[in-house]
Amino acid sequence: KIYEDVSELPGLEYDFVIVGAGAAGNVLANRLTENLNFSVLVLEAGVSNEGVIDSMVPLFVNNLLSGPNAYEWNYTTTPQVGLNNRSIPYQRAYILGGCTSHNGMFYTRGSAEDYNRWATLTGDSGWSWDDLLPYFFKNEKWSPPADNHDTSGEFNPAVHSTQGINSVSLSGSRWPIFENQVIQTTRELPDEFPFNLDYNSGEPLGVGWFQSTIGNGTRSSSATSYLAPQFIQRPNLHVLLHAQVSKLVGPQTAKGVVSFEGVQFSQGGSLFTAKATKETILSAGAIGTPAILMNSGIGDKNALTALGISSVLDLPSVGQNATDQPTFFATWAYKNATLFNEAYAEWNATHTGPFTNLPVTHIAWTRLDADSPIFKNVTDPSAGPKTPHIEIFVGTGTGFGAAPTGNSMSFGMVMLTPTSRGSITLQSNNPFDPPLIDPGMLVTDFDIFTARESVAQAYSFVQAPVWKDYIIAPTPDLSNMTTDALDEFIRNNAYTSGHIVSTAAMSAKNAPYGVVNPDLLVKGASGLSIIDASIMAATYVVAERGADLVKQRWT
Ligand SMILES: Cc1cc2nc3c(=O)[nH]c(=O)nc-3n(C[C@H](O)[C@H](O)[C@H](O)COP(=O)(O)OP(=O)(O)OC[C@H]3O[C@@H](n4cnc5c(N)ncnc54)[C@H](O)[C@@H]3O)c2cc1C
Repeated sequence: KIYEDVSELPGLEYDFVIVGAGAAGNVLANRLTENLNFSVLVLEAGVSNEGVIDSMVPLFVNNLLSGPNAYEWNYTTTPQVGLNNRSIPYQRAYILGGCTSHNGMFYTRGSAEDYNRWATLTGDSGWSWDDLLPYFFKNEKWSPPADNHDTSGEFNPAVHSTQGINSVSLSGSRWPIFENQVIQTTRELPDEFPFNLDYNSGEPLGVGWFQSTIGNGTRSSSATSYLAPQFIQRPNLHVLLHAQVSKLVGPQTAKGVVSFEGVQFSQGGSLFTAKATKETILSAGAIGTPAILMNSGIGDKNALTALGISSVLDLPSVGQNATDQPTFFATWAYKNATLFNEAYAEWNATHTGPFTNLPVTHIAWTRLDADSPIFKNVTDPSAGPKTPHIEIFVGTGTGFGAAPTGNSMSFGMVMLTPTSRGSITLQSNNPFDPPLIDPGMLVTDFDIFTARESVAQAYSFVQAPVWKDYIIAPTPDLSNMTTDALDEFIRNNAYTSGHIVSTAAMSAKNAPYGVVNPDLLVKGASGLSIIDASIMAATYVVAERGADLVKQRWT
């Protein structure tokens, strides 16, 4: 059941207390309550997602992301050196479903090499691609697109599952001319941009049809899927909204291992304690989780002491290693037009038409040339030769989530393997003060080099002859700029893709760095685990496996 007020809860002691009802928290809530002997309380700071139309209509995503609003934590970064000292808005959802209720809905698994590297680094083969594939299948419910078009040749059914919980589909409306041009580009420039039937097969390189976490023309968030009516009615599942957790409570140290009783949270100006008899699970996301840890005295001892917070567990990696993927757009004037009002009327009537997805049709996953000059000084940060450095998502419209009203097309470039790192730190010992968010965007030579290369690749994509009669002009023209001018453009226009990860990173059991072990328990603590994007990316699948690890511990 979902509760708005703490007084409605059946009690304040549960087997598991989960902090945060986002991508990870809702997976855990669902999976742990499959065992009717487990009682679960989820504490979510944000508001209900019920009836929030901007979270339902896929094309309306930008309404939630483009300015301060009631569904946002409304964070701003510290001044970013790599972005010409701009402080940028840093979106984090303050709503049931967490960032799955406002994100771009791109369904992207990453490369098999990424997971296999995690398995090697952590010494746990359970994090390898082959071992995680069943968890991808538990998560994914491959669904027909909103327009029910024939999807043969647009994906590989062998690498998808129709049996999971979260809907994934191909785009539910067509941009026939534009789509043909993209596919024709893969024929005209097959070496640079080969067609890839399915970029979620573990081998993403190439150009493939866009896949989104959308079902029936509507966003599929962790709230709409994992907390769907058939799950939320379980008698052992309790989700409390408007409950902001400030810190862990009752630290006790025995034989060098710290344990906690549960968490303190605030609602309506009052403080409460929720006790966890088995495990407290932090799923507050890559910003919320390290903040709660540090407010509880878990983090760099010196930094916490300087703020007047008593150190409980000295884990200097907490809040460090923040990794985000910068993104920006290249746009062109293009012969294309769609009418906004008619398209919205169609969505309202039948959940079909252009509003059922972003105006993105395909994604090109590319690498830097192996003999790029940057590799003279920098070791390739990608996980291997089948792992992309760059994502170029191509579509009509003027950018991510923008209504396709105008005569334009845009390519979004994302730097997938940044070497820049930032941090999440506290500004005070008041747990209700927002943390200092420094995603460390574009501070390394490698990252700005990759950004320039992404522009070069985008422009070579539209050099394919098929675009000749359709592209009117680039707006602005990034191809004729000096390197300095292009760098200025990138630094003035790049922003966050929202993909911050690794602020409470997972590492091998005896590693001298990291925050959680491969079993997701916090190093040096008992009964405390972290299961969310703080430990690594691919949150749904991390949470699906995480739920099994927790269940194994307690059954
Ligand atoms: C703008 C944007 C676009 C994105 N686009 C995509 C995309 O297209 N595809 C993709 O795969 N990923 C995308 N992502 C990333 C993806 O949504 C996140 O990686 C994922 O949601 C992380 O899951 P999580 O469970 O770690 O955290 P979240 O989903 O952020 O959930 C954390 C929850 O914890 C709550 N919380 C935080 N602090 C507290 C506290 N102290 N007390 C109680 N509750 C708390 C929050 O309110 C939130 O509901 C995007 C993210 C953003 C921001």
